[in-house]
Amino acid sequence: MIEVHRLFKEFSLPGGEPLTAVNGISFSVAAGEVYGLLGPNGAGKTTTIRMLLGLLQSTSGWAAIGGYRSRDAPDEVKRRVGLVAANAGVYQWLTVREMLLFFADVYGVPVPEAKQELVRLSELLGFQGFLDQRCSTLSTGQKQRVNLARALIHRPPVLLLDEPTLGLDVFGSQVVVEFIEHLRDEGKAVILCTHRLHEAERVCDRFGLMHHGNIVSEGTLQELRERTGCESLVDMFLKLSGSGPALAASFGEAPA
Ligand SMILES: Nc1ncnc2c1ncn2[C@@H]1O[C@H](COP(=O)(O)OP(=O)(O)OP(=O)(O)O)[C@@H](O)[C@H]1O
Repeated sequence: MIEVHRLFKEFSLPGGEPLTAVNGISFSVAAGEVYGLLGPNGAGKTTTIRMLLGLLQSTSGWAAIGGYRSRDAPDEVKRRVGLVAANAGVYQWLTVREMLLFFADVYGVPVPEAKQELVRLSELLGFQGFLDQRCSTLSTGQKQRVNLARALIHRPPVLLLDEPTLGLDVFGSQVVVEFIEHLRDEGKAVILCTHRLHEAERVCDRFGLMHHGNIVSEGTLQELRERTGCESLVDMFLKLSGSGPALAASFGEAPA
């Protein structure tokens, strides 16, 4: 469902110096699979997501969703993808219902279907109680549930989740993690980028560990454990990168 082939991105810094953000990575994600694209700050995760979405052109290589290349068919790709980012804003002056129906309309979902999907998602994510509340009055956790619904209102087969639990408390994070499990059961292909490694360990089927633009290791948790001799993702990343405690800090977790 998601394919990334030798994807490479070089930026030009203000002095003209080149910076390799993504260094020819390849991976794929099947329907019904949650793939953890993990790495410290600056590893190249968001740049990869942006190229997948067709928002950023790769220097070389390609990314494709459902057989459509992001560079050549960006509209087909956007139709098939839902994006949840930590900093995605809600429309403050609209109610939750108005905003979700607006996005359904943007994606060309017929009104009866959109209304049905709205009810389904509000039940699944538990926001029936504030459907007619203005978005400006929602808490961070409530907003993120609405953001998830916004990303799903057009029933995309692919979900790209970039730090979906950032700023959420334990309960809010739990709702999101359980929802990701539900997305897998629905057969969606999901990429999850997060610094909350314990959540990634729980929900991801496979992992790509990124560092300095490279995928330095890929596999299931069990495969990574056997390969590295490490029990946790934090320890694995420390070992694989050969870095010290600073790297653990950049994951937001203390080394064991
Ligand atoms: N538009 C840009 N121009 C120049 N450099 C950029 C640009 N976008 C990203 N970079 C650089 O590319 C590298 C990868 O950044 P990216 O945002 O993809 O990392 P990330 O893994 O998502 O990090 P984080 O976990 O902090 O979100 C970084 O060194 C960043 O400074």
